Formats: sequence, structure tokens, C-alpha cells
Amino acid sequence: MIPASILIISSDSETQSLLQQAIAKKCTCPTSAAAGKSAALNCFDPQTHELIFIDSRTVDPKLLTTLADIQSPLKNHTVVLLSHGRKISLGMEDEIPGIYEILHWPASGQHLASCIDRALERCMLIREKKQLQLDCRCHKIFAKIAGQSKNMQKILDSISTLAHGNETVFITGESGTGKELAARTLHRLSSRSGSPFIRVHCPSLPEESLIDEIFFRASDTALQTTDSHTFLNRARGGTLFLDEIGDISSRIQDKLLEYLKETPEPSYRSANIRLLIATNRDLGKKTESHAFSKELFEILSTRHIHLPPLRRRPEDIPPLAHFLLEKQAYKLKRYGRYISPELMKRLMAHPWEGNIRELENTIIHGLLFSSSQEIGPDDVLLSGPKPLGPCSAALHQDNYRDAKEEALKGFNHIYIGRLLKRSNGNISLAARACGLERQALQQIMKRYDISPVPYRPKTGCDGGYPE
Ligand SMILES: Nc1ncnc2c1ncn2[C@@H]1O[C@H](COP(=O)(O)OP(=O)(O)OP(=O)(O)O)[C@@H](O)[C@H]1O
Repeated sequence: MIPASILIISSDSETQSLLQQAIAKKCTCPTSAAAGKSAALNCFDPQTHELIFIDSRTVDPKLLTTLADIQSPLKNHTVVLLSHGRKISLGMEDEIPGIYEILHWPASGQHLASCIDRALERCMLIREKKQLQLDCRCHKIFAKIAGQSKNMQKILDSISTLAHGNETVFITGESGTGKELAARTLHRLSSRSGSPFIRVHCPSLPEESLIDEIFFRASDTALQTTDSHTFLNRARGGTLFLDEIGDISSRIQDKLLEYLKETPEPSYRSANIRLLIATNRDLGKKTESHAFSKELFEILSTRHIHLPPLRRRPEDIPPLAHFLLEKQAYKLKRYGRYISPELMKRLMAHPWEGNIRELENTIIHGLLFSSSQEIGPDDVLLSGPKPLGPCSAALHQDNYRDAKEEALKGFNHIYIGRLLKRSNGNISLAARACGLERQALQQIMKRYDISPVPYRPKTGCDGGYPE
């Protein structure tokens, strides 16, 4: 392994060529030379220059401090200082960040060769360490995502590739396919991972607030204000995730287009924010009916991650189901449960309109209601009434009465559904089990449209109770 490239900072052409010749005997990597401080600062690229030779006659070793400002500290670079008769004390060496070796110049051919060997080896070790750290980080981050299938691997590859950059990334897919998870993963893999990730749910903000908070109309002076609550200020240095942009007004589409085309929109630049944008709408179709800007759609599509619906990738269902079971079993403290082969078959055949979120809810239901370690088809509600979280839908209602009614509906579907499952759809037995009169339970079932039929055994006589 050889360093990506070497930089020699020396105004002395003889020193430059001696070093270049000695380096050429050891490796074939590109070597560039800078004759002075400003040339050095101009051509120094922290990403590619792994090995730097600095002639102390040409530039004050303090240049290193300046270079360190570019990528501070220079601990991932190997710096060799040519002392050239100038006495450089250990104390001074201590003050220079990132220095690896001081080579008294001119050096004998043997000294120079072994110094280059050591420096190249250090470059290689640093690169290996960086690669291992990256692998380790990716492994940890991807551990939160299930996906052994080719489909998922392709998606994970796109996420890793696009993570390294500052460009806007467009994430599409039906509801529950994992767009937010993809956006968060991209952020965590990027160099911005130490800074905030802020999600803006566009439909829940009025147009004016969206423009005020995100697309400052006047200038970035607004950004200098102490209003630390605006999305832009909260996302400073990090990632702003604009979720569900499918229905944004044409005025906001224009603002977004303006930003993406890099016309003056100083807010983003001074706040140093990366934009990730998601939608569950088919924007291609919306452009045909002129409901969405074609130009904006085309620009967004240049860096695009699409998450296919779960029904189009049934091979992902078993690994996802096992992954989600492990995740939720840990959360709910229901250890050791497993999915029966029969249930797995049913999961594979289900259309999953709600995608991975629906699969996750099904697994949660199974974990909560299975009476043994094995979660079977009877412990989940795949057909018949939908497994409603008692409060999830209610939380989206503004009106208190509507919200309460929604919560009661969810509660009754789950609670009575569980009773009916135990009684094989027999209402009298279910009523007895919960301490209600049969008629009272029947009234509740009628009110919330709960049918006992899906809970009754399909074969008829075995296990059916007379009403
Ligand atoms: N590949 C995956 N591995 C594990 N969990 C996943 C995966 N994809 C999605 N999930 C889980 O599924 C749920 C839904 O995912 P997410 O919220 O990211 O979907 P979404 O596409 O953003 O949905 P919406 O459009 O409704 O906002 C989350 O709990 C998420 O952690």
C-alpha cells in the first residue's frame, strides 16, 4: 500500500529533486512540490496528501500549525521536517503538531532511504487504522438495519457512497419503507455525525413558518439572531431532513429549486447544513399533472435512493421479521420468543400495505399477545381487524373528542380482539372472561365494528362454541 500522494514544501530545487528521486525508488505515488508558504497552503489537500516533507529553510515549522488548522491536528498525516543545519530542539518539536520525524538535511542516501521507508510504513498503518475504524463504524451503524438481500445491500451501498459529500440526497419510497432510517443512517455515516440531525415534517408546518424557519426570505442576518429554535439554527453544522415534501406549495418548490441551483441563498451556506429530502409520493406522476416542478424533480433525482415496497422484496421479510423480533423483544423484555414456521409463511404472503412499520407493529402484537414462547398466526392480526396501536392514530387528531374516540377504538380492537382470539370468536365466553354481560360486549363490538368471524376456526366444528 502506498500513500495517495506526497507533498514536498521546499524552495530549493535541488532538495526537491533529491527527494523526488529517492521517493521514486520506493513508490510510484504522485509527488508534488510547493516552493513557498502560500503555494503550500494552496496545494495542500488534507484528503490526498498523506506524507509531507517540509524544508525548515523555506517555511517556518509553524506552517504546520496553519496546516493543522485545515485538518486539526495533523495526526493522520506523516510529516517529515528537514532541519537543514538549523537546530531544532525537542522543545520546539513538541510545539509542532503532527511532526513524525526530523531529518537533518542534507541527509546521506541511506538515511534518506530509511526515513522514506519509515514514513511510508506509517502512512500505510494510518490508512489501515482509518479503514478499520470506518469498517467498525459502518458495522455498528448498519447493525440497526436488517438487510441481507441484494436489494438491501444495494441500498446500503448507495447510503455509504452518498454519505461522503455535502450534496442534497433525495429519498423516496412508500410510507413505512425506512426513509427516515435511511436518512439517519446517511447522517451517522457522514462527517457531520457529531452534529445534529433535525427532521422537519413539512405537512405539519404552515407555509409561512416553513419559509421563515427554513428558507429565510431576507438574508442570513436572520440566522445571526439568537433564535436558536429555528430549524436552521438547530441543524447548524449538521443535517436537515425535510420529510414528506410531496405536497409542498409551488412557492416552497421555487425556494427549494433556488437553493439547489445554488442561486444566492446564504442561510444554508453560513449555517453549513446538508439537506436530505424525502417523500412517499410518486413525484414523477405529479410532474405530469404539473402539481410538482419538473425541474426540481429532475435536480432532486440526480442523487436518489429509492426504498422499494416490502411486497416487492419478499426475500427481505424473514430477516426483517427476525431482526424486528429481536429488537422489540429486548424493548418489551419478552426474551426467547420465536416466530413459528406457519406464521413466517403467512408473513411472506401478506401484502404489507404499511411496509416495514406494519411488519414491526405485527411483531409487537405477537410479542404482547402470544401465550407461549412461540408466536403463531393466532397471535397476530394479519387479516380481519387491523392491529391498531391504542393511541397512535389518536395522537394525530386535533379535536379532543375525536382523539379520545380514536384511542378507544384502538383499545377496543386490541382488547376485545384478544378476548375473541382466546375464545375462538365465541362472544359469550369472551364476555365471561372480561366480566361483562354478553349484550354489553356485543354493543361495544357493534359500536367499534368488531366482528367475531375472523377469530372463529375456519374448519367449523373443532373448537367452535355454541353462542
Ligand atoms: N431495513 C430496516 N431494518 C430494520 N428496521 C427498519 C428497516 N427499514 C425500516 N425499519 C423500521 O421500520 C419503521 C418505519 O421506518 P421509517 O420511519 O424510517 O419509514 P418511513 O419510510 O420514513 O415512513 P413514513 O413515510 O411513514 O414517514 C421504523 O421503526 C424503522 O426503524
